Amino acid sequence: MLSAINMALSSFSVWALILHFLSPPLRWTRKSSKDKMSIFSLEYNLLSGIIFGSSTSFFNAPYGDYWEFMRKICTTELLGTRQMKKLKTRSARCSGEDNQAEKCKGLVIESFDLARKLALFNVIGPLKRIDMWYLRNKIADVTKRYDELFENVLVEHEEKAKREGPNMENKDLMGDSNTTSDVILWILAEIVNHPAAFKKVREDIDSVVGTERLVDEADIQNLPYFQACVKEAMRLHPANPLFDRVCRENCKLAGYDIPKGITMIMNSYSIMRDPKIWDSPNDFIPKRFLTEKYNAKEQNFQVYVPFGGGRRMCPGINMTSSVINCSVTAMVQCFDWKVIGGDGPDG
Ligand code: HEM
Repeated sequence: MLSAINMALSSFSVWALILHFLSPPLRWTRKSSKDKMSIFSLEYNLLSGIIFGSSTSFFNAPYGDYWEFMRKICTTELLGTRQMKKLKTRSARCSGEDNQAEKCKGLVIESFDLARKLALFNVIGPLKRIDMWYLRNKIADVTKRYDELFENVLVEHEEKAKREGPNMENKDLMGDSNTTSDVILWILAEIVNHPAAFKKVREDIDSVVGTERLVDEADIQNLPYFQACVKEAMRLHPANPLFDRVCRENCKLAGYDIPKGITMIMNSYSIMRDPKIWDSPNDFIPKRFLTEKYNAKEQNFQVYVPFGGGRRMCPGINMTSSVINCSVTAMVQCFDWKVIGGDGPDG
């Protein structure tokens, strides 16, 4: 089970164990590799409450009643199949009033910028102290503005429900982040830079869907090459290349003693470009995902991890896949693309 992790740890190229400034010391003792524990079963701690700053946010909530409750709400209600079906037939919006979409976009950009800074400060030991006085106010300010924005959206939603009854069209509460737009850009960039891939995706769409309508979510299952392009682009360009876990108890992982309290950071970028796992790891070769060997890899959450793995795996996967599929296919269907200054690697 841990062969990939073993490989990675032995070369130090994939997994990085990062010692928190205040964490107990880490012993790098290589022991037997009869480990039963997967990295994904460790405690979760998204770089110590970076985004939204507050310890009550779902992202950085430790395992326990609160996390379980929020996860259940997310997977069954907010991001569940029922909600997805509702959204599929409609275009969604943040909220029409008061420029909320722009505000939301600005806040997401600000919080990711703060996350980057805080992550850096966390990793470079002594700098962690700086975040105490430099970033704390900024985080509090962003958190407050998020709260105000979401409060307004919720109030609007409640008022609308009172006016229109409980069966109103529920299209106001859709959130997203720049991970989805980053992924869309990367898929498009890879396809456009590989004209042969672009041609194949366009031809497949034309034969499955025709030219009279846009691709619908139901068509995606009939577009295996397009799906392979999405998987391959997400392998090469994970939108969240680092995610972390805090060790809840002393344990052994891939032969290493990991003390309780240590934050372990997983580098999905390196895992998904590890030459020991992937052939020609840096090349865009969508058709690899049409083979049995690579299909098995895609199902293996130790090696194909664009959405993380284990209990804390991204619950937004269905929602985001739907947005990605419909956006990219529409851009392939409706526009001709050309790379300025070249025909791309396989042109
Ligand atoms: C392409 C887009 C996205 C990518 C690449 C992505 C990736 C990830 C990754 C790598 C994690 C960490 C998983 C782990 O620690 O094992 C995560 C967590 C999470 N994602 Fe996403 N995500 C995306 C879109 C979304 C969307 C659209 C939503 C919600 C609308 C969402 C909600 C969440 C939540 C709530 C968590 C925390 C889950 C928990 O702590 O239990 N994500 N995501």
